[in-house]
Amino acid sequence: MSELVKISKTQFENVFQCEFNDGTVRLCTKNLAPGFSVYGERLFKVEGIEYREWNAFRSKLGGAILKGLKQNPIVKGTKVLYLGAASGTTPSHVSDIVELEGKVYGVEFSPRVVREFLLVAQHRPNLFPILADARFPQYYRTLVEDVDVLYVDIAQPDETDIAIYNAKFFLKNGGYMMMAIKARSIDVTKEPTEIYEMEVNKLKENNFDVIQVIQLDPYDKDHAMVLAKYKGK
Ligand SMILES: C[S@@+](CC[C@H](N)C(=O)[O-])C[C@H]1O[C@@H](n2cnc3c(N)ncnc32)[C@H](O)[C@@H]1O
Repeated sequence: MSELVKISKTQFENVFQCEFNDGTVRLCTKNLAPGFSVYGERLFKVEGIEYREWNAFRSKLGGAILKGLKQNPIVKGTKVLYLGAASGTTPSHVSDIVELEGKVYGVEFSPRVVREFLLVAQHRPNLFPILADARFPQYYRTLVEDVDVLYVDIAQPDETDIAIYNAKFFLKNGGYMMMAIKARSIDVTKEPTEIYEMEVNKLKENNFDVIQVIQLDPYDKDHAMVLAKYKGK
């Protein structure tokens, strides 16, 4: 069993690096819900503070950070609308990062998966699960305030259109979008890089400045994370 030997800050607020005695290095976040592991990740205490290992093979945001994300718009106090929350793996780390000063509204349309997400949110007062289809933001309009960051990971062929539509409802002018693109969900016949370019162009045509496109291999094959800034409605 490996033991934690060192914990250090990264360039990003509330994102840490932990080193184990077997030489492995992982990302981690401070656990907002001490004692609770969300997806079987390791928990460890250092000077009275509990940290959670952040597995980049299970979380595209973790993968993007390890693959050279230049800027993380998710910090303490950030309000995030998260489309495709699933059972809460990445949302739980986002909840750790924004702390109690921030909020994470997690939209997920699969009732089975939402049941698991509800268990995660039970111990996290800043995490708000919403059972809804992200194609219809008008149904959750009254539940969600304007947000600083729109995080999108729904693996749908029309994901970019859905993201842009949600931005019009909820994303503040000057806010950021992080969108994970799964090339094979969009077109299996095209090269992933061609698909990333197509989706990035749609964002540019809809008032986004694209800051960075990060290919997530080996953490997620044929996926990319796009970081973009919204110039307004
Ligand atoms: C790749 S998984 C998300 C994983 C999650 N973001 C994480 O890192 O922990 C994609 C999720 O999006 C959900 N989804 C797909 N289309 C959706 C839609 N139109 N509205 C809401 N959720 C959707 C799926 O049910 C699935 O749980």
